[in-house]
Amino acid sequence: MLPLLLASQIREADAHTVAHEPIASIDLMERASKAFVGWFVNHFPDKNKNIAIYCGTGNNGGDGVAIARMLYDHGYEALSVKIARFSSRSTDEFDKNLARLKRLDVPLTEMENGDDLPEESNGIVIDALLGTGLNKPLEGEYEKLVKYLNSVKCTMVAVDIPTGFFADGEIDPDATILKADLVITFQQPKINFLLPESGPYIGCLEVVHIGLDEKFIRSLNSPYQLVEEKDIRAKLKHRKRFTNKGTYGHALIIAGQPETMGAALLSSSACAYAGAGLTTACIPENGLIALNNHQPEVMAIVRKEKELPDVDWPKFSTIAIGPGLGKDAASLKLFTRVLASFDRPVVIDADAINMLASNPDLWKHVPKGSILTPHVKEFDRLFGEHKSWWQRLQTGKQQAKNYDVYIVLKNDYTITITPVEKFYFNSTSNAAMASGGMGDVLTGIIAALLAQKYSSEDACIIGNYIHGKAGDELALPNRMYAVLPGRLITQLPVTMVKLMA
Ligand SMILES: NC(=O)C1=CN([C@@H]2O[C@H](COP(=O)(O)OP(=O)(O)OC[C@H]3O[C@@H](n4cnc5c(N)ncnc54)[C@H](O)[C@@H]3O)[C@@H](O)[C@H]2O)[C@@H](O)CC1
Ligand SMILES: Nc1ncnc2c1ncn2[C@@H]1O[C@H](COP(=O)(O)OP(=O)(O)O)[C@@H](O)[C@H]1O
Ligand SMILES: [K+]
Repeated sequence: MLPLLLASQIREADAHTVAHEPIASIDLMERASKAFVGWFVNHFPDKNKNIAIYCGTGNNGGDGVAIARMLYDHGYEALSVKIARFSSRSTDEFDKNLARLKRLDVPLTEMENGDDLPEESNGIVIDALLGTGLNKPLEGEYEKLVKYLNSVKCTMVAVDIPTGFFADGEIDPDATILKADLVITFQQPKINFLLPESGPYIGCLEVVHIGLDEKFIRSLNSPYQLVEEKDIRAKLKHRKRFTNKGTYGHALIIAGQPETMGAALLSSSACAYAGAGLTTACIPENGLIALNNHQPEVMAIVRKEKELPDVDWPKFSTIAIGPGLGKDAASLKLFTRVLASFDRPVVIDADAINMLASNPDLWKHVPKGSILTPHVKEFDRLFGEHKSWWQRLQTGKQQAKNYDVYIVLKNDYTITITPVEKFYFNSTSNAAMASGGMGDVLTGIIAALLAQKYSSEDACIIGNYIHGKAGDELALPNRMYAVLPGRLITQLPVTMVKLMA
């Protein structure tokens, strides 16, 4: 797992590295700037292009000034440096780097309060105005400058973080923030980069390593963790000799209505393909032919209108309920019966989440360790409207603890929130997967993993990873515009076995 740090912890990690590596702060800045430049020169090789480097007077600005010197040394011909002297304060590292730059023949402008802004019309702008030291939303001269830069037609490349963007905490939707085409960030993605609010401000993200002390970073025990492939490799269990279908559990998927049978087919197929020993789908009577045709491996329990099916609940290893189920009285009765009859963790998705939202009394029957898989609208229906994703994380943390459940808040970087206040950000999946039914597939996968005796936490972490990885394997090399859930399902066993190789 890659621990994701708050801005305050990044400062601690910087300071710890400086004190214990040991390395002088100015040399750490040199290392960071060099890492930025290493990436930059490979991707922007045209040395005649205009490059304007906008620098604040803190350490982000210090990076900018060092970057200007290094680009000069690489032979970039059309550089200019613009210093925003909007405050009388500057850091030592900035001052030292400015003195070094002044020895070179790079045009330099200092902007003070009230000055006219320099004209930019083409080329690249490097944003080194403010970084993780941001402590309030932009206002005054900084706001004016960033608004101006957002209006010019240049390629914007931000150093570490787009100016005005908070690394963590709430993002005000009306705040002025630099819109970067590319952010080259140091050491690790900032937490807010993984939340949808970053969408308008970060076109593309690159992480470059600057050698901060990893042992120290791990010792901070951050609750925010980015799941990496090696974690999944360590968690996935091989199928052993002399095992049989009984070894891999029996999952029951309660889903579908006549108009939404597809959801039941997708979630139960995904469950079978993700390795459940047996999968049974509890479906409406008139979906039986479709199920038998679509996936003969899946068994059926038929729901007759308004009648509760007669089910031997405890024989199942796990139950997933919700995809396409509807919220009518019969569905509510069935959901209530499941919660009353089953005490192992269940997967609660889609309409089952909506029923829980409108019948909060049911919460007390939700088995401990159960998994809820809301997308953002379902999350807000369940826990109230939220103004920001940061707020949703805080609510998710409280509620997961309160009800002793896992909350899988779905998005680009789906977040598994645990009852012990951990946040696991998934690192796979892509926008080609934004297609109806994709969440039904995830529900089936998680149910399959629970049936195979993975813990609830691992079922969430592995389930999200392999779901997104299968989507990446299909979409990325083939440049697919859209990946349909049905196709993703058949990729799952391939994805899983590759992760065990
Ligand atoms: N040794 C280190 O600490 C390293 C720092 N690095 C760079 O340093 C950056 C952080 O530097 P700093 O902590 O100096 O901070 P910044 O350079 O981000 O900001 C400078 C100062 O601006 C002021 N400020 C904050 N918000 C403002 C606002 N809205 N309007 C006007 N002024 C505002 C604050 O006093 C802040 O300290 C990182 O993003 C990274 O680019 C890298 O060089 C790696 C090493
Ligand atoms: N733009 C995207 N980038 C990455 N993953 C996505 C994107 N859009 C959707 N997904 C994934 O697809 C799934 C969609 O779930 P959901 O909205 O519940 O779909 P549905 O209700 O249609 O089944 C989630 O797992 C989500 O992570
Ligand atoms: K910046």
